[in-house]
Amino acid sequence: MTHLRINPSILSADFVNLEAELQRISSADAVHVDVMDNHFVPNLTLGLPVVRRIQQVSPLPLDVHLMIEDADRWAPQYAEAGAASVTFHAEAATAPVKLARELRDAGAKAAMALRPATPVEPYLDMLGELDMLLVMTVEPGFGGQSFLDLTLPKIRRAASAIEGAGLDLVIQVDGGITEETILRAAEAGATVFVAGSSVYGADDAASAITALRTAGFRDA
Ligand SMILES: O=C(CO)[C@H](O)[C@H](O)COP(=O)(O)O
Ligand SMILES: [Co+2]
Repeated sequence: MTHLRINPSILSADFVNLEAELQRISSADAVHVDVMDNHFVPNLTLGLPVVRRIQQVSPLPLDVHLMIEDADRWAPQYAEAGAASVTFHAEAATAPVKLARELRDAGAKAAMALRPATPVEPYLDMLGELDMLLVMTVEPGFGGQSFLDLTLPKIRRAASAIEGAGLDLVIQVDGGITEETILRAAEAGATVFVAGSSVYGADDAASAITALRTAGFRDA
């Protein structure tokens, strides 16, 4: 039975009370931290100093999702800050293989994200350099958007390429993950699920995490 990993996104948390907001999700697998620079996406969140502080107080490993330009320059610093995994966007990296190696050398899991319209095919040969592939299931930039079913064939193609090549990287999905959508993404091959509004928007975040795991379960 595959363990479904649920990584709540603090994009939907109360940024003034982040330490308490981290405690609310202590039953999750990791905390997803969305870094946005207002260039790669039209939104601005937080950067290295805040991530370093979250790293100090978080009971969970950090899953950092960089939605920033010039990923080659900045991503290694998030690995050095102690993030368990660092995800850069394929569209924002000029040398993704070199970058993935630098992230691993710095002690982090290396992950690469694809926007909904970015195909996976040009990257199939480099999947072995990665620990995780993030298939964005909404246009990056904002929480609370609806899951894009048009991304499901890409998840299936990536899963089949990973299985065919005998690789052990996992597929993460991010955006619009709810009790209604998680099973579709799981059936397509995702095993790591980012959920912002559906966890932090619930009165009881721990119950929302459990409900997602239950809804995404399939007898594989
Ligand atoms: O990367 C992101 C947006 O770019 C967020 O991680 C994502 O949107 C999570 O929010 P929600 O679950 O509400 O869609
Ligand atoms: Co994200």
